[in-house]
Amino acid sequence: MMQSTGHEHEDSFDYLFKIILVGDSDVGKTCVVQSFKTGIFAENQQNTIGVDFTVRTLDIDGKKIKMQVWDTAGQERFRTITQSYYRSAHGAMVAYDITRRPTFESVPHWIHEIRHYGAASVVLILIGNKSDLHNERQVLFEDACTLAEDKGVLAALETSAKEAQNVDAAFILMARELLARNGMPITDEIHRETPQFMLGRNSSHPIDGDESLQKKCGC
Ligand SMILES: Nc1nc2c(ncn2[C@@H]2O[C@H](COP(=O)(O)OP(=O)(O)OP(=O)(O)O)[C@@H](O)[C@H]2O)c(=O)[nH]1
Repeated sequence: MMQSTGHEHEDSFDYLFKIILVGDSDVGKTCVVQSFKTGIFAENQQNTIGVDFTVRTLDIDGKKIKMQVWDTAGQERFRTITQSYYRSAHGAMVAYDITRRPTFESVPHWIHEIRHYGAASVVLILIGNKSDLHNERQVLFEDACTLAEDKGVLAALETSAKEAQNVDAAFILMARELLARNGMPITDEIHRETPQFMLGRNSSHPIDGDESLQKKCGC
């Protein structure tokens, strides 16, 4: 976590968090990042070459949180380049495609990579993308929740970059967690905002009385 020097003007911020997106090719990482940045679904994305970089500043509890998002290539041939970005990430989003089971089966590998090459304190969130394609679903949300619990991941969410569903929520959740770990108080706003997510044991957020969320993740 970096804090601003106070010399910035339009680009001023209170906290800067670096977030990395990883996951198999074509799960929709670039679309998720674009949706976060612009709110628009840019359907025809080329496969990412190496790493792309996007910034959006969030206002959370009156603090300006600059989210520096690193979108990595899922293709194996870029692995050496992408791994070199893990070290400086405060948070990592591990993405899979809910319509392709093998991309979910790769998740433990991605978590291992992040933990191996990244900082010990890195915060992990699991993202099942393409939730708009529910008729083609091959991965139950409950399975994602179980995996998240087993691996000590902060949260599991299902997102749709196409319908801008849960995308901002995922980044806001990450920002709040990183703030909380850096001494900021948090509220339970996120619990009301996102229908399809669960919080794991490692969260700094209390898992409070929202039973519908707890039923959805089976935890
Ligand atoms: N239906 C649907 N399609 C999506 C969604 N997100 C991405 N896609 C499609 O999935 C394909 C892959 O998206 P990308 O964002 O390029 O995937 P990526 O994970 O960045 O791929 P790499 O750069 O190779 O790692 C594209 O055809 C997108 O249009 C989504 O939420 N819903």
